[in-house]
Amino acid sequence: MSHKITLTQFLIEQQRGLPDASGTFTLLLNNIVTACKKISHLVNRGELIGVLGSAESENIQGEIQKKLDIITNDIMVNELNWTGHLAGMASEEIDDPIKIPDQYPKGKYLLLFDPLDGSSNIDVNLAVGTIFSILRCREGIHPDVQDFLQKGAEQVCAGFVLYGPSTMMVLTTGHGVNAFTLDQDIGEFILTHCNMQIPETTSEFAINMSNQRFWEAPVQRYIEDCVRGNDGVSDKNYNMRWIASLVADVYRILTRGGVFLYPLDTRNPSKPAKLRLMYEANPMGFIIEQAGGLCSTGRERILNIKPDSIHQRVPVILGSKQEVERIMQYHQQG
Ligand SMILES: O=P(O)(O)OC[C@H]1O[C@](O)(COP(=O)(O)O)[C@@H](O)[C@@H]1O
Ligand SMILES: [Mg+2]
Ligand SMILES: [Mg+2]
Repeated sequence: MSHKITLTQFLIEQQRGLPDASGTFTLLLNNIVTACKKISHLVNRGELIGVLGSAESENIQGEIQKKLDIITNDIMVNELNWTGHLAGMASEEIDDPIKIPDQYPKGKYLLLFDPLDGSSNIDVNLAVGTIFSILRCREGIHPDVQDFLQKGAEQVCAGFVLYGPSTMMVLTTGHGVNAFTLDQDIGEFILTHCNMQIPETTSEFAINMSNQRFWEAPVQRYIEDCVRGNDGVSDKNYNMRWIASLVADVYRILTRGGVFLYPLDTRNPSKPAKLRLMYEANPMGFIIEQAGGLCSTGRERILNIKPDSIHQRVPVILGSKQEVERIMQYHQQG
């Protein structure tokens, strides 16, 4: 009989391998897990408790917020600001870094998060998620924006929770990627997917085709290859998927391979890219690379980008190695 390993047991085992570990990191992750369990419960109950629909307010992204964008943001903040493990937080839904109230102790980590990813899907009962990234910070200080602007390669940990048919947490601390399924009966995340690996090749691409006329030539060329399949330069036919929830598209790629593109486009020159570096592209980049895939802007490795602002946007091309490499070649060829 194979034993069910809980996420907590898994983290403590990992911690045992680090002689200098103080346990703070494991406790911090457990607080994040508690917050996501609360979010899972809310998302699952939806209209039963009146949390669907628009909040009629606008965030710094210029997007009209959903009620659940705000509710999930507050759950993350209230579950984590008192714990003593964090020096500061930053959220997609809040303009500036979130200060830890003076009455609470300050810790040595920074948490950046997208409390509700795929929010355009929440009212139509499709998969959504929470994405988070953990960085180190000077201890016992009120960090300023500069303290957050670290390259993705500096991340200590990255993860996301997918609120789909089952609730799953995908996690990396730089030692591979593991996924845990929430056992609703006992309220525990159970290790169900060990050391996830992305196949190097794929015949499945994901992109929002409605933006095609606004893409750059290298992306036009690659998608043309996919659409034409073996009538074109490819030796195979491709299938297409687009869930419009980054968490769900990435989980599919972790499970069966694929390539995801949210490239630069000319729709709105002031916003040439859609996805945010600090709490979408960097955590997903860390996870994808740890699972043997690649994550690029088309021109450079996402984890090498020196951020210049908390809500900075970047083009994102990630997934199966050989496909991302071909797209990068097309960018080099111009
Ligand atoms: O609506 P579009 O243009 O297809 O964009 C979908 C993308 O936007 C996002 O929903 C943006 O994330 P948020 O929902 O957190 O703002 C991604 O999850 C998804 O990949
Ligand atoms: Mg998002
Ligand atoms: Mg969001």
